[in-house]
Amino acid sequence: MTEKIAVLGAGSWGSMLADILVENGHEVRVWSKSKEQVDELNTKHTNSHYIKDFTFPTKMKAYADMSEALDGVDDILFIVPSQATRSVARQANEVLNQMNIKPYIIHGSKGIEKGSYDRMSQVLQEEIDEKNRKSISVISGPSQAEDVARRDITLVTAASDDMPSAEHFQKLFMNDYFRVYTNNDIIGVEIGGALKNIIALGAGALVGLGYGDNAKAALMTRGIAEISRLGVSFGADPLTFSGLSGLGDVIVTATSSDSRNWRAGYQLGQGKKLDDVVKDMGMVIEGIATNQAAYELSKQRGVEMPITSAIHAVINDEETVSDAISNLMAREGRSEQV
Ligand SMILES: NC(=O)C1=CN([C@@H]2O[C@H](COP(=O)(O)OP(=O)(O)OC[C@H]3O[C@@H](n4cnc5c(N)ncnc54)[C@H](OP(=O)(O)O)[C@@H]3O)[C@@H](O)[C@H]2O)C=CC1
Ligand SMILES: O=C(CO)COP(=O)(O)O
Repeated sequence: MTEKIAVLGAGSWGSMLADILVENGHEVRVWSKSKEQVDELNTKHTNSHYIKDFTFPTKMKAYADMSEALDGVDDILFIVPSQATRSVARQANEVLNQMNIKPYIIHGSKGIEKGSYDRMSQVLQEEIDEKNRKSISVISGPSQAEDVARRDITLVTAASDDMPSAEHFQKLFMNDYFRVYTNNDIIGVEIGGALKNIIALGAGALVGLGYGDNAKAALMTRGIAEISRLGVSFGADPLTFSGLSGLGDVIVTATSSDSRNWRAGYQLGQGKKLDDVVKDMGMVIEGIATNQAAYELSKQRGVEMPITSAIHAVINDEETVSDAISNLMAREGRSEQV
């Protein structure tokens, strides 16, 4: 069945998810706040700042006016940086108030909101009135946009408290290179997807300093342990963290030089200043804001998160990367099972 789908956010991931949905036969409208980007997508069918050397299907239409993008849609995807999700959701709700539709909502953003500590499904729940939506889901997992552009095999998970909604999105997205599992642990899926960005920053920094594969494996494994501790304190299923949205996404972002978080960490490891790293990236580095949120949450909830704390110290210029690593290694010996 063909659906009308709006994708809010035309960065690397929004435009690539839109591309998959067009290929799967759906009518897709992409919204961006940038008029220039909309013009480029509609005339040249490229998104050159975000996805290099890729041509989008001519059927994919872009809009700068959100009410045109949302007109009569069955589904809305929110794919903007996490710290922008609330303002975009608020804008969408105002538009939906003028329409008589009740779309399925899903997001693909990987972060925790600073200040509120909300997961993105909570932000959407707060900002989109119940009369304006069916349900809220998340799509997450190891999925570098650049690899999807190359049609590499990609497996992700669609999670929702409402399983029929997760299954709805599974059907919309599945094809011969993009396989979607379902999961009803939305807390675990969102926390894993958000916090893996912190581990990716750390992994890049290790490589930037010249450390090797043992160090990378150590960071990824102990990273998952602390993400899992925080997630379980919110009621997540510990098994979710060994799935696609947990370990799977840690593996891809902590090893891929396409990852913006990994690249940012690498540059920090090489001694570049954070402000310069952010300025030069020109795309979102989710791990920075989410590190702050996760650090504060770990203190509030009494959950030990040594890697998150070490990266917090580096980001806030309290320690060099080398000192942070030495301090992690000097921690008292302990059991792996706590
Ligand atoms: N890239 C990837 O491979 C993947 C990314 N994700 C997640 O998807 C989310 C989006 O990432 P991604 O697409 O990569 O990010 P990008 O940095 O590539 O693009 C972000 C997009 O969001 C827009 N945007 C930024 N701020 C606002 C705002 N306040 N209001 C409206 N639009 C805004 C930007 O517009 P403008 O250019 O005008 O600033 C841009 O179009 C992130 O949470 C990321 O973790 C998940 C899986 C894979
Ligand atoms: O989440 C991602 C892949 O699963 C993308 O990670 P980056 O934002 O670090 O590029």
